Amino acid sequence: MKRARIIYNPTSGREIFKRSLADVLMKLEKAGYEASCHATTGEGDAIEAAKIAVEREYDVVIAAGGDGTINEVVNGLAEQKYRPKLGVIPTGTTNDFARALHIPRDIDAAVDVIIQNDTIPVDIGRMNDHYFINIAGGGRLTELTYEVPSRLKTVLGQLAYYLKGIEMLPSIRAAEATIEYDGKLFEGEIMLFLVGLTNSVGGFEKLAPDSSINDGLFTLMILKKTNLAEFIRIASLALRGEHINDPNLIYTKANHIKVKSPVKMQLNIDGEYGGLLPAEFSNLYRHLDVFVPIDQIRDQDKLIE
Ligand SMILES: Nc1ncnc2c1ncn2[C@@H]1O[C@H](COP(=O)(O)OP(=O)(O)OP(=O)(O)O)[C@@H](O)[C@H]1O
Repeated sequence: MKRARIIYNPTSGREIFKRSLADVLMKLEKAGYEASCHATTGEGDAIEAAKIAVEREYDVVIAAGGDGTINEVVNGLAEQKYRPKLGVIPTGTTNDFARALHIPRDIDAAVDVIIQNDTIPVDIGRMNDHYFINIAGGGRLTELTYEVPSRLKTVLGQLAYYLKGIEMLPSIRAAEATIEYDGKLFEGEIMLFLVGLTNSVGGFEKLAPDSSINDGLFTLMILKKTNLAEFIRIASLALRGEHINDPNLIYTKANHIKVKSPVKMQLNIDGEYGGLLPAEFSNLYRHLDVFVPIDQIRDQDKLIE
């Protein structure tokens, strides 16, 4: 019999998962799983819960929550020799990872994806000692994702990020940075840099329109120094995926990236605070097997078989 461990965040998004838990367990049992669950208690707890699931040799770990919870579960799995397959039930405010993999937001439908039993190997990012699933980066605006209070997200959802973004705009400053990527070098003043694995970030579904989830490459974006008006213009282009040819932006693919700066620059990793520069990024090629709706994925050119 296969065993599945659900690791869920009871506080994520609009706090809806708890009500469905009994149905989810029953559904998995009917599909032939022996299923059990762990409710996370706070920051970092999903990392430990995932490590325990590895020790206990579960076949499948199911992360139910937002990107923060999935990130923690992946951090618990990434360094292990034996890595259970990963299922995702997206119940957060932002569910970029699930969106990139076409995993439905409906709880029942997301469980169906796991039961259908199709997985694909997905790339995972490493920044210094931490792992990420969507995006990492640095620069003042990237602080936006963790400056939005969780209660505001519960009430307003995505809108909370936009409001905070507008509030932060006037305080964005350029900073000197040196970025090495696959043997190339950029030196100069930047507004921000982003290292993305998937195409979708915080509602910007076309931020990296050509990214593949399993090609072993990051999409690296470096936004050079601009004035505020230019910055807003490029951000609005980014909403439509039309920023990639803008002369203010370096948009490229890379497997290994090193960033440093003479000034203090904060890092962001999957929407959380990630320490300060310097940072070194590597792409772990096809590191985790994730349950996906395979037919929908196959129709996209993002999957390299
Ligand atoms: N019981 C808990 N109480 C408070 N916070 C928790 C608890 N369990 C986990 N957390 C924290 O909540 C963080 C965010 O959760 P998660 O990503 O699941 O949902 P979200 O905040 O609604 O969505 P998103 O991060 O996608 O915007 C996690 O990284 C974790 O540190």
